[in-house]
Amino acid sequence: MLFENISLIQVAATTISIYLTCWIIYCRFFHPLRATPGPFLASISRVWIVLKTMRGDMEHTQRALHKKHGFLVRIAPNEVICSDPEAIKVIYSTKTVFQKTDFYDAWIPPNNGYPGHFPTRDEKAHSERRRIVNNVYSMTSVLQSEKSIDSCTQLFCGTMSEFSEKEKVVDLSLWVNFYAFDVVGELFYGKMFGVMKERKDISNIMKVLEFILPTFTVGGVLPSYLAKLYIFSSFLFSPSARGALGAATKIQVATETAVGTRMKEIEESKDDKRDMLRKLVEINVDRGEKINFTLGDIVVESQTAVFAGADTTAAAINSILYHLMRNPTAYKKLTVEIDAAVTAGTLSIPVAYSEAIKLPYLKGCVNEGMRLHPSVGFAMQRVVPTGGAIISGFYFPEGYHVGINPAVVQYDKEVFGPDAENYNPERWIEPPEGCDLARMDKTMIQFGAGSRTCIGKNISLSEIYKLVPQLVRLFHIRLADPSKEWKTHNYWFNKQTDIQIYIEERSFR
Ligand code: HEM
Repeated sequence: MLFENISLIQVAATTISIYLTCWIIYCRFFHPLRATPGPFLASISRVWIVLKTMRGDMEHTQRALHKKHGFLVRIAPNEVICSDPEAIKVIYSTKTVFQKTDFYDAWIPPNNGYPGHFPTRDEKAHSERRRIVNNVYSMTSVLQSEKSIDSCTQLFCGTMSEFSEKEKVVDLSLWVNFYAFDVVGELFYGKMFGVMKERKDISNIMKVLEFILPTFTVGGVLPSYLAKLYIFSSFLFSPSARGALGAATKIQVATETAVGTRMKEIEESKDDKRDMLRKLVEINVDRGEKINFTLGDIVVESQTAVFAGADTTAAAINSILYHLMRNPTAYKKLTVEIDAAVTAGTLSIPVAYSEAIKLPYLKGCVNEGMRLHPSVGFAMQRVVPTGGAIISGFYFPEGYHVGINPAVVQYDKEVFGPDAENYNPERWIEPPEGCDLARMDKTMIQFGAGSRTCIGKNISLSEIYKLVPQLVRLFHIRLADPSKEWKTHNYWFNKQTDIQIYIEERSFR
């Protein structure tokens, strides 16, 4: 009789309550990560990480958490972030490899072949594939395309020259983004996309990323059973998704066309451009069948460059220039160094990469820009391998997730000095007391670490070391309103907007 009065809803509610209570008790008192401190909500549910990710300022959240709790912080029931510089060599070891987590599944494109180096979790497939193309991305190979990058730098500086005459406020963040996109076009598509020339985001290439980054980043931190649903419904219901989808289709067509055209030109011996596309096509022509490197794989390679290589490089250049504008003494010192090199005949215009990297103060400014604002502002999560691992003095059983955020570890005071939170290019010339350069270098993980280090690092470095000194040599830039800070949007890539500047041509020329 008693049970007749209990409705199905009451039974369900009671069962759920008992389940949740047991789950909370388990997470807090019996879970292998129970001793790791962190926000209460994070220890019992992924709601915390999803909400924080949506805000787009994860680097601030994680820095504050580490300040409060120390090297290890629990950010989800099965997930920990670490800020211990010594843990870099453990988590991103090339010997005992910690695989990427399911966060990366959200980034898998809807094709049936190899999804690209970035989201692939299978280490064996990844290392086989990377071995095929690694040489194409070596510095020697990238520098064979130096003239192609120069053509973009010249166009960029030419446009800045025009702006300086008009005394117009310039959106530096937008223009640096244009530059980085056009370089990818030059190297992987055989010609610039034309965003600098047209002075707008033609074909909405940049819009695609504006939509994709938050969608995939939030999708990536959702429980895996919800991720696909979330991404699918975002594409279905968001008005900006339709524009992005259209643009993504155009990029797909543009990539296939570029690859096809280049194949034809090579066959007809009409092509002598030694860019990245050419080298990828050559691999296909020479041994594609033997190693199963198809035209589809070249398309994936070029598309990855669009998605992974433009915003990241732009974020690095923006940070380097923004910090210079905010620190006039450093800006002046860099100008003096660059002017002296030009006078001595050791720096040409267009700037050669091999000349630029010999300038110590420039190197300090580049490193500081990327240290304080790494382009990837999220922890790069990995799965603890079979047998578990000791990380920062604590044992982690296999299967749990752990990772380091470059935007946290690169602020470590023990490694970079007590003023690690401040901009100080000198630290790269004369390290603060108790710090050493080799350790500082090892802790700079803005390009990742271990077997999954950024494949495009040399492309970006050559863009940075060519554009920054050329701009400083030819122009003086200053913030239009120094009281206004840039805006940042951290959805995996930590992009900046609203860097409004005045630009003046320097008079010595
Ligand atoms: C300043 C510019 C750049 C920065 C700061 C940067 C940063 C990174 C970081 C931190 C990773 C590691 C991600 C992880 O472990 O989860 C990575 C991986 C990757 N990056 Fe970059 N990147 C830059 C430019 C580029 C460029 C220009 C390209 C392509 C042309 C590129 C393509 C890739 C790819 C394919 C991966 C995955 C590598 C793998 O797993 O084998 N990146 N990048």
